[in-house]
Amino acid sequence: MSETNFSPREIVSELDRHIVGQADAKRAVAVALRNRWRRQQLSPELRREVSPKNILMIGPTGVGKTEISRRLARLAQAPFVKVEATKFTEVGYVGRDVEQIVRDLVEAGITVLRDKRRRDVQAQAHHNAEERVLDALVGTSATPSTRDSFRTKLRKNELDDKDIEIEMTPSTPQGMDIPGMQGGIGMINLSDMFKQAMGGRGVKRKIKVKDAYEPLIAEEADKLLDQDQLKAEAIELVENHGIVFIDEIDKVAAREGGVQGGPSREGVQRDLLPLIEGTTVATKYGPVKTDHILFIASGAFHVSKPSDLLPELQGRLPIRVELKALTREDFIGILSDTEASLIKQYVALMGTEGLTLEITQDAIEAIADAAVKVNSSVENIGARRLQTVMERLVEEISFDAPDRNGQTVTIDAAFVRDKVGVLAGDTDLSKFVL
Ligand SMILES: Nc1ncnc2c1ncn2[C@@H]1O[C@H](COP(=O)(O)OP(=O)(O)OP(=O)(O)O)[C@@H](O)[C@H]1O
Repeated sequence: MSETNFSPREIVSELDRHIVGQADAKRAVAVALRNRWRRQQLSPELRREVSPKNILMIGPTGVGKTEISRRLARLAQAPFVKVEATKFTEVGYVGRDVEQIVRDLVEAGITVLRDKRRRDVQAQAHHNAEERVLDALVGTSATPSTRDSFRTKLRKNELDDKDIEIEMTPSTPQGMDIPGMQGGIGMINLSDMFKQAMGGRGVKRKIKVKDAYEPLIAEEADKLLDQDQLKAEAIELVENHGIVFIDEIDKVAAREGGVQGGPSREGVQRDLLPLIEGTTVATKYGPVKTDHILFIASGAFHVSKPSDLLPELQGRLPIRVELKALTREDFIGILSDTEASLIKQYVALMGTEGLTLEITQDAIEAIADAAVKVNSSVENIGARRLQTVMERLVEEISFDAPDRNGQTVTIDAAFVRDKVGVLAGDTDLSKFVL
């Protein structure tokens, strides 16, 4: 599967559709993605030498660090996982647990590929299924003209109710896994056993033409989705295009100390280091080399500084970008300008009940004001605050919506102030409800 060949400028403008501001971070990830494409254009010898320029995102919570990375991955159709570095400081974790990150990434790779492959094979599978229905209708030795005339009738749905006999591979019972065996392995063996028991042949089924397509297309699609090849390609995809987002790296930035009895924070950095420097991790699909996986580490760095990280780790995160705290204007943009903005989502959700929700511009400004106020008085959780404020705002409307089919409800600034303005001004109360 090829990397998208968007230019950095195009990548930034794609990200702009969903994320407000944070221009530096967008530029950095856009260049990182383009560098991967550039690397693919090199000769194999040189390609091996080029390691990714990993990124350290520095900025408060809820300002778009994860969102930018996730959107980037989606744009590139790249496997993506997010982990929290602090997870590895919990009691009970051992150094090798970090390898799970790579295993999860391979699972993500399989999903990305399988979805893509399913779409690709659908047309071919449909064609193959039609051929098999025709075989069943006219036999394999019919003249091309007979076959064509049947094909025409078939496509006009004139043969829908005709009975045919087709041979189908019996399907393996779904979801049957042998306990104690790594998921997947049990499934494969079972299905092989099943086929052997059937002498490698399928079972004949009598079925109406119109009902034959669905199972036949599924069977043909599965044939085209060669599982072994899928696994090999997933590994290739992960090694060259995988993206790992490590959040809360600042929380493990101290050089010593740690939770009583748990692994030290420095220890966690030492465990993560080989993954970032390049190592081979065994997964159930085969060994995965991590040398070219892109790592994006992120943290607020309120207490510690990037220079508190192990020198080797600092060296492996050469690109530093700062994300700024979001302003009232950013909040207004997030509420109304992004492609699937919160306002658009709520309007669409209420629309499914036949309720027209109108939110005026001054209401949007009042929502942003309330979010800014609570963020500064209680705790700054960035854009996540918009969600709690919005939810509170529409709570009643949302509950009553099914009874208000055909009505229009307008939310204006007065409504916002009435519902959340008072709460936003009361620190004790808003701690619980906003
Ligand atoms: N600049 C932004 N533009 C649009 N939406 C944003 C922006 N910043 C944050 N959001 C929204 O706020 C939510 C939280 O953002 P995100 O997960 O990116 O936080 P973060 O910066 O990674 O913080 P943390 O380190 O705590 O995970 C997401 O739903 C995201 O869509």
